[in-house]
Amino acid sequence: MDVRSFWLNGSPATGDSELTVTNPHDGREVGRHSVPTDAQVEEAVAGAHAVAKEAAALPVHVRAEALAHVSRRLAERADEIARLISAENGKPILWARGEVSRAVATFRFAAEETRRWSGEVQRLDTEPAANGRLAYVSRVPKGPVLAITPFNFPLNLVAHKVAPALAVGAPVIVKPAPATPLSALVLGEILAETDLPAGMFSVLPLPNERAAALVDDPRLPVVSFTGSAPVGYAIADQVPRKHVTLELGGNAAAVVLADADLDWAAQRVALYSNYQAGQSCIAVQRVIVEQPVYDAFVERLLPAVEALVTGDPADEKTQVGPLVSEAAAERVEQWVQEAVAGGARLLAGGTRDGATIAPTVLADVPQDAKVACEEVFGPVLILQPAASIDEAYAMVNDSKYGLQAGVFTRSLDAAFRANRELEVGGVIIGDVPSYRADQMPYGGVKDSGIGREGLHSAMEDYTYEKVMVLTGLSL
Ligand SMILES: NC(=O)c1ccc[n+]([C@@H]2O[C@H](COP(=O)([O-])OP(=O)(O)OC[C@H]3O[C@@H](n4cnc5c(N)ncnc54)[C@H](O)[C@@H]3O)[C@@H](O)[C@H]2O)c1
Repeated sequence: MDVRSFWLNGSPATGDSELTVTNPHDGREVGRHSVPTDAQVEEAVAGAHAVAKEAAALPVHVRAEALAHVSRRLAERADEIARLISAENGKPILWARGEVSRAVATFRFAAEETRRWSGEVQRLDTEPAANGRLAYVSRVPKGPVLAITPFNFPLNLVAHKVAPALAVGAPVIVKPAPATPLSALVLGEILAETDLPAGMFSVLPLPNERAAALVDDPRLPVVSFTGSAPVGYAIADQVPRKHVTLELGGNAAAVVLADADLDWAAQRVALYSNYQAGQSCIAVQRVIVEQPVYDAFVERLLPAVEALVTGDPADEKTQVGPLVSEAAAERVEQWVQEAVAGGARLLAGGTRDGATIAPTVLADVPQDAKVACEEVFGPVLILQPAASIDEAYAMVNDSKYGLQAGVFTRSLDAAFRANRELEVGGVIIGDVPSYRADQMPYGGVKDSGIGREGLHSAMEDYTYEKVMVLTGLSL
């Protein structure tokens, strides 16, 4: 099998070692890639630093056309890329196709947003002392962006950092997750087809322990990290003077109130507690159901969970595939067993076959069980009855995390109350917490992170406001 090059200052390059990527479903080799040497990492950082001024001054049409090109090419190569995502990640092809479509949209939004990205003019003559003065307020890139990304969306979460960086005219160095670097390398291939100057992007597939040097480097003033909370906060501690954005984990809750459409709620909770085998920061981990409809909800939920098709991720019918590795599945299995030993009742699943965990539902879970208070990142759902809406919302907030929450209700009042009271970055009314549109602001509170992504929010994040005051004008 060919060894894939990585991307160094916009060109393909090879180092002096290579790594193999395997399919978590069957252990088959998916591909091999070359690994940058320390000297090549230095070259990438120096290249990004050197091009930063030119990048910030790139005409809007150049940036917009490059982004539109990436969007078009991802769409043209959608089938091939979806198969690659599915193979390296173990994600069912159904979800992998969805991820590619989202990345197509993410780059398209960026191409549109960069055309709208303009300065603003403010009149300052609100006071007599400022007669004849005008401020031009623009946003300028803080500098090259270091994008560190997780394994669970190996394309679209890279897109969420690369697209806004290019849209504002900031060079970007991508450090993809070691388990799933190949999709990011294909994105590099497409970026290399554009007219962007050398140094605008590098994709460096490095193992974890070699990422710290990039984080430390003062020539990369922005670190945009998506991944687990312990790694994210360690990075923030490592470089307290840098601008660090953290998109971290969660144990997202869906609330089902007594007035909800129970058929819809049960279907959505069943699917989105198991999509990507639960390996999404906003997969439903806890479902909190108002007491009067608890039994009726469970009656609908369990058959919907049992009906999910588990198996080979390459099969178009598969809805639930393996976790990213057998070790990850063993950890989830152990957490489920610990909960059961502590008194939880297993209503579905609980079994493991290699890296695959059967869709699992637990009731009566002890409050301090890991499946209740940590991020499971597996296809495990816990059921919790609530005596009232107040108790339901308090249970959502009884978590160290706060990314998104879903509330199934038909009541506008309950919706606005949820928006006021829930300690999360996003409240999804009438659906699961797992909903994300790629242009909307996205991010968490508490241990779920700092800052926001979503095209416009990330563009703001990568830039600062700069004011130029013009004096002596006849306004
Ligand atoms: N909030 C969000 O937008 C969002 C989205 C997807 C995933 N996540 C979270 O990501 C996690 C799963 O992804 P993961 O297992 O790949 O996370 P991870 O924290 O293990 O790794 C994330 C990235 O950090 C790198 N890394 C690891 N150690 C590092 C270090 N010391 N210095 C610099 N970089 C280092 C990894 O190589 C990888 O690229 C989950 O917690 C999930 O909730 C959050």
